[in-house]
Amino acid sequence: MHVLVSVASRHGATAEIGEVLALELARAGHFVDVVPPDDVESVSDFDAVILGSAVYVGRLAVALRALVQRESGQLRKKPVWLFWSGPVGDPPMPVTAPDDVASIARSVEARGERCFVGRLDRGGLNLSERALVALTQAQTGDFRDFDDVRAWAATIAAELAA
Ligand SMILES: Cc1cc2nc3c(=O)[nH]c(=O)nc-3n(C[C@H](O)[C@H](O)[C@H](O)COP(=O)(O)O)c2cc1C
Repeated sequence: MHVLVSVASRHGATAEIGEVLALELARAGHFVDVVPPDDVESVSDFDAVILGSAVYVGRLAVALRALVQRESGQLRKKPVWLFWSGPVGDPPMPVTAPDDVASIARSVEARGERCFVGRLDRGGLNLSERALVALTQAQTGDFRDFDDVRAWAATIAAELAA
């Protein structure tokens, strides 16, 4: 199958999760394109789509939401999975899903949704991001669990094969 992986990421951590998903699906025998949401003109040529986004201030990225708005009609006709990555720390915080996850999952009739723990590297942040993080108790570090990511990719590959 021809699979699109489209991930909105500011500082690269969520994009790397998308790359691992893409690699695992390619290993399972699929043809996978990784294209950032702003560069997706149409999803009509794909058989399945994985959408992902980093979370900033309780929301998924504008670019991901815009892609869903542009292509919701086509997306609804295909198997779509949605993930987000934001909570950081051990235990990961915050525990609640971003406000817009439910509406996006509904508008694309997502087959599955998943939250992955992210990475917070203060050194890579701009001034306003640093100021925002300073207001929270967020722990810095890379909390991503790539075994978890690969396991989710395996469930998607199994569903596509079925
Ligand atoms: C300014 C700022 C605000 C954030 N707000 C949230 C948030 O509201 N909820 C959340 O779960 N994670 C939040 N995060 C954590 C990021 O989503 C996390 O660091 C993610 O892994 C970054 O992904 P990226 O490198 O792909 O941009 C925030 C991070 C920063 C720097």
